[in-house]
Amino acid sequence: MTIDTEKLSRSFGEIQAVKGIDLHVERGETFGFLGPNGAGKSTTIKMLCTLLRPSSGRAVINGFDIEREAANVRRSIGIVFQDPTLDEYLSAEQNLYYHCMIYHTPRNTRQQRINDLLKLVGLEDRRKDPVKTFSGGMKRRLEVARGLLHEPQTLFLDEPTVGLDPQTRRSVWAHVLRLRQSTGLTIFMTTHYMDEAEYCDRIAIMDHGRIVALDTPEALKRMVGQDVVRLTTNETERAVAEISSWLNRPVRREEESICVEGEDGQALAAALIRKLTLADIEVNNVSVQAPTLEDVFVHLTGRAIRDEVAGAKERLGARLRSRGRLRR
Ligand SMILES: Nc1ncnc2c1ncn2[C@@H]1O[C@H](COP(=O)(O)OP(=O)(O)OP(=O)(O)O)[C@@H](O)[C@H]1O
Repeated sequence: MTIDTEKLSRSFGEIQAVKGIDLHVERGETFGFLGPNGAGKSTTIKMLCTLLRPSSGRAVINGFDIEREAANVRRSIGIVFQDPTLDEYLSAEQNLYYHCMIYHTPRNTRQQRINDLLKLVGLEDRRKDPVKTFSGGMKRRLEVARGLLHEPQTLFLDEPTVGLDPQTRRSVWAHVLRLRQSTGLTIFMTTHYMDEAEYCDRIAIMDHGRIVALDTPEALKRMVGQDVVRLTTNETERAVAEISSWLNRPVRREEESICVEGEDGQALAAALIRKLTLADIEVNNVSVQAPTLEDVFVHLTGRAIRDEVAGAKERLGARLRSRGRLRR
């Protein structure tokens, strides 16, 4: 087990941010942590990374207790958080070198490790360039490389791609997935993007400090509903009658489309086409729509994740602005 928590809790005065959560993440898993703003995700991840003490409960990361063995926990994990923390005036390579010194990476393996990681995140050609000349996605990839320099067993990513455009997000993810494949790393991440959550082996959805659902993306989607097959034919009335009598239940119509719900949309669509063709009814158009993780999120939290994305971007913008002010 890589992450094991028991009734992990944290309060800030009157506010109970995390209310006794139990999490068990296996080695090599990519585990997603979703939830509306203020659900308690950052508080949880900070406790797991030993940046914040729990009020009660316990957590063991890579075999080390977060309170009693915090230094060992830190050595065994890599962290990529929302706030960019690279030195803009140093080159990519210098940033990594600096991190090696902090973590006392053995001198004789430093250069090799830096080379390997720059290659892994596709930045070997830009190694000598100052980070301030990098795009947002390149910076985030460099942060991922830096988080892996000391060969952690678990990588924590807190909204690793917030504020990046969709193409850059895909590129960051392509590198993270390659890395997972080549190293067997455990990845624990928070995200507001549902397409990213789809990459996860399992997902926990948190709301008001509690875990309200935990399962594979597929199982979560099945929980909220069935697939919907929509089709149009050259003879709608007769098709409706045929399908209703075959299924022995009325079918729904949406304008010219006939809608049929079922567990396995692909198989249902194939069966419907067969049935209608046998009855000499021509099928013009078929689509299968599976429930999305967005549906799951709304079902469980009563809020759309799209609002959360906007909120997350705003927060990042505000943080960057306040960092700028501090520098000046
Ligand atoms: N340092 C703090 N002091 C007081 N309250 C805090 C502190 N940090 C978090 N909280 C409160 O704890 C609750 C959970 O916050 P947290 O940042 O963990 O949520 P989150 O799920 O990460 O939200 P977001 O998606 O907005 O980042 C919120 O009500 C927040 O206001």
